Amino acid sequence: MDFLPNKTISMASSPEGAAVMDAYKKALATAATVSAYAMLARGMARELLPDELRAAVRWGAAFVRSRYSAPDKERHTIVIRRMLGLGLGVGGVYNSLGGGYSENDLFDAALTYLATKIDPQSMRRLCLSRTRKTEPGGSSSWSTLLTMENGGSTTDTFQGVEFQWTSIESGGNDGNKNNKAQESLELTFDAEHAQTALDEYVPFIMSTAEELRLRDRALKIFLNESSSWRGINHHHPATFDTLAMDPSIKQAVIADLDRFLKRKEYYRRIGKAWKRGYLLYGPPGTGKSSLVAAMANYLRFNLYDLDLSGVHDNSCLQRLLMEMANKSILVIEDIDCSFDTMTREDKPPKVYTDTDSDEDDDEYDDAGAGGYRRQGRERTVTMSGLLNVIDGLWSTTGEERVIVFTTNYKDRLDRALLRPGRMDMHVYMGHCGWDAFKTLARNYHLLDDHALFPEIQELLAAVEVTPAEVSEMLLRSEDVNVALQVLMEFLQARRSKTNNVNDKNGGMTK
Ligand SMILES: Nc1ncnc2c1ncn2[C@@H]1O[C@H](COP(=O)(O)OP(=O)(O)OP(=O)(O)O)[C@@H](O)[C@H]1O
Repeated sequence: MDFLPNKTISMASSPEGAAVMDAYKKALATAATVSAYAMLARGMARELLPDELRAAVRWGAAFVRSRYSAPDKERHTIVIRRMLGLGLGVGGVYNSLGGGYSENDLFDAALTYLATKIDPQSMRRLCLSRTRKTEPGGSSSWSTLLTMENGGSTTDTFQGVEFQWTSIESGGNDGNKNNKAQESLELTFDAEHAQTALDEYVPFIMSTAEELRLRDRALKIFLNESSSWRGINHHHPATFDTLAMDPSIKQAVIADLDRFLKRKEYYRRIGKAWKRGYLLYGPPGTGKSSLVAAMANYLRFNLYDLDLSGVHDNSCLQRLLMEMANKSILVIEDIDCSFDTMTREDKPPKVYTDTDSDEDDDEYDDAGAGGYRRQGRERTVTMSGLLNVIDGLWSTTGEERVIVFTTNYKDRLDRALLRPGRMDMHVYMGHCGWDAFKTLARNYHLLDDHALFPEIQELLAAVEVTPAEVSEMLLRSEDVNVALQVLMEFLQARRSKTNNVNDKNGGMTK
C-alpha cells in the first residue's frame, strides 16, 4: 500500500483510521471484482459472438433508441431584465444613451403574473414583499407580492405549451450581489413554440398583469372643478350583490358589461369605438347612483362624475372629456335637468364672433361638429356639444370607456339622446319589489326568512316605495324584529295614504 498518501497511512495508527482503511480496502476489492467481471463478459462476447451478429445487435439497439427515446429538443430562452439599458457601465448604471436605465415593464408584469402561478406548497423558498404605492393624487395603498427566490424556477402551461420560468440571481461580473438592477427572469421553452411565446404568451402576461393591477388599485372618483378634474378615493360599498333590483335586469347588466370587456377585438373589427353607453332611469331613490358605483366596482374602473353646471362652454367640455383616462366611467347625473335649463329655458344670449347661420343649437347635428363651429358664445354647453365630443374625438382617442346618464324622467330627455345606438342599454330602476326587498333584508340583517315576510310581500305588491325608503326603515333598529315591524307600519301607512288618494280620484289602485 505504498501508493497511499502519508496522511492516510498515519490515520491507520488510530482505531478510526483503521476502520477507514478497512472500508477503503473493501471498496477497492469490490471495484476490482466488478471490472474483472466486465472484462470477462466483454471477452466472452468477443469470443462467442461472430462480428456480424455483434454489428447487428449494435444496429438494433441504435434503431430502438432512435425510434422510442425522445430526441433532445432544442430549447430557447428569453431573458427579461428588471432594468433596460444595462451592459455599458459597471453595475449597469448608464445605458448607451448615457441616460441611466429604466424599469422594464415586462419584468414587473411577469412578476405580477407569476405571483398568481406560484404554488407555495410546492416551492421550498419564496420571497414575500410588501410595498406602499402612492397614487398621483397623493393617496396610497399597500400591496403584497409573492415571488420566486433567486435561482427558483416554476413551470406554467399556456395553450398546452410548457413555459419554464427561472429567477436569475442579481450581481453580475462585478460580484455585486445587492444590485437589483441586474436581476432578470428567464423564460425557456421548446424552440418550436417561439412564435407562441412571443406573439401570444407574452401579450397574455401583459394583459393579465394589467387586469390584476387594476383589480388591486384603489378606485377614484374625479370631480370637475373649473376646467380640470380633481380625484379622490372612491370607497362606495355598492356591488351587484348588495343592489336591490329586478334580478333579470341585474343579470342583463352584468352580462352586458362582461361582453363589453371581452370585445376589444370585435369593436376593432367592426370599426366601432370601444365604448358603451347606459341610460339609467327611474324615480328618485331607486338606486341609479348605487348602480353606477356597483358598475365601477365590478369593472374596477375609475369614475368621472361630470357636473355640467360647472363647465363653461363646449370647448371646456371637450378638454375635460379628452383628459379622461381609459378604463373609466363618465357619469352625468340628472341629464334631463342639465340641458333643460341650459339649452332651452335659460339659454344665454347668443354672442357670435363668426358668420355662422342662425340655426338653432337644439337641432342636433350628429354627423358634423355643429357644437363647435360657433366659437365665442358665452357660457354655453350644449347637448350637441356633448354628443359630438362623445361620438367624435372622445371615441377615437381612448378606449374601454363607459358612459352613464341618469334621469328621473326619461320622457323629458331629448330625442337625440334616445336615438338608437346612442345609449346602448336603457336600464329601468323601479320601486322596491319582493326580490329587491329580500336583497335589502339580507344586506342589513343577514335575514333570509321571517314570520313577517308574507305580510310585507303583500304590502309591497300594493304600494310604491323606493329601495331607499325601505333601506331607511330597515336601518331604524339593529333588532330585526323591531326593524321589520317599523317597515310594516310604514308600508301600511303608505297603503292607507294611497287608498285615500285613489278614493278621491275615483277608485284607482296601484
Ligand atoms: N336599488 C337599491 N339597492 C340598494 N340600495 C339602494 C337602492 N336604491 C336606493 N338604495 C339606498 O338608497 C340610497 C340612495 O339611493 P341612490 O342615490 O342610489 O338612488 P338614485 O336612484 O340615484 O336617487 P336620485 O335619483 O335621487 O339620485 C343609497 O345610498 C342606498 O343606500
